[in-house]
Amino acid sequence: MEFYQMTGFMGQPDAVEDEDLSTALPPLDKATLLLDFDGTLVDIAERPEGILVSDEVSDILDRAMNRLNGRVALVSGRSIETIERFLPTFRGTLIGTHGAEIRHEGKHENTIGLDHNTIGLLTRLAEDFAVLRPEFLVEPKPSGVVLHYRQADHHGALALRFMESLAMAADGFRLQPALMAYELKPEGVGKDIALKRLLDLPMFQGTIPVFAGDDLTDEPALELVQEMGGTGIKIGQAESVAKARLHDPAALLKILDDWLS
Ligand SMILES: O=P(O)(O)OC[C@H]1O[C@H](O[C@H]2O[C@H](CO)[C@@H](O)[C@H](O)[C@H]2O)[C@H](O)[C@@H](O)[C@@H]1O
Repeated sequence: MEFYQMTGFMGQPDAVEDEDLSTALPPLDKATLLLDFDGTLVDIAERPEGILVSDEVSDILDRAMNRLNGRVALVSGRSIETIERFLPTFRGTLIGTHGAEIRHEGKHENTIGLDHNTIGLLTRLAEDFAVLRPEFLVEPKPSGVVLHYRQADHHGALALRFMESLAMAADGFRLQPALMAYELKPEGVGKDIALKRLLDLPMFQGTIPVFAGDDLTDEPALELVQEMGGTGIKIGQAESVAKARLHDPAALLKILDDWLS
């Protein structure tokens, strides 16, 4: 793995914001809208619980659901329970914990069998570590655990080393670098894998996917939608396979507002 992939912070100084993107998006009657959450629909905050979800986000999602006949999915690293807490009125599809769980047409299920013993052990070990080093923040998830180092950005290497050693000791789990965080998640879980399965459902077949995401975990999904003839939109300045780019969540909301009007 390259260093920039571990950190997620390699910039792309000549990245250009694509203000005309709304006219390049597929017609509404043929499109499926797929959206990452943190850093894409909402600005990054100091802590996972600190994000602000504006009414504009809920309004855009409601309009997208109407205009696209329900073909709207949020595709997040967060658990479905957490997304539901932040967006209680959203009725579209939710893909949570990077694809380990899905809520589709109101039915919630895990997409893989979860090894609860190992998840519990990894979570306890991460929590014990954070007792000794309280500048790190532990976020338990249904399928694994995250160690955040946003409050200890000069100790990213320590977070990496600790989580890497846990990953090496845990069969069936792998290390997922994220924005100022390292996550342990089950092998075989990924947003692209979950999206392939979703887009194969009858209501999405033959539609043109549009996916927007900001994080390393979004890159395989951006690649997938582009291979399918759809539009991949990178939010922010980090290096990406995406052919379109927007500066921040506000720019994405504006483009979506224009497209859906
Ligand atoms: O796939 P996403 O919906 O983008 O979720 C990715 C992770 O987002 C959250 O962590 C990130 O955002 C936090 C709030 O802005 C920030 O404090 C943190 O540094 C970021 O890594 C969330 O906590 C994770 O569970 C998600 O996997």
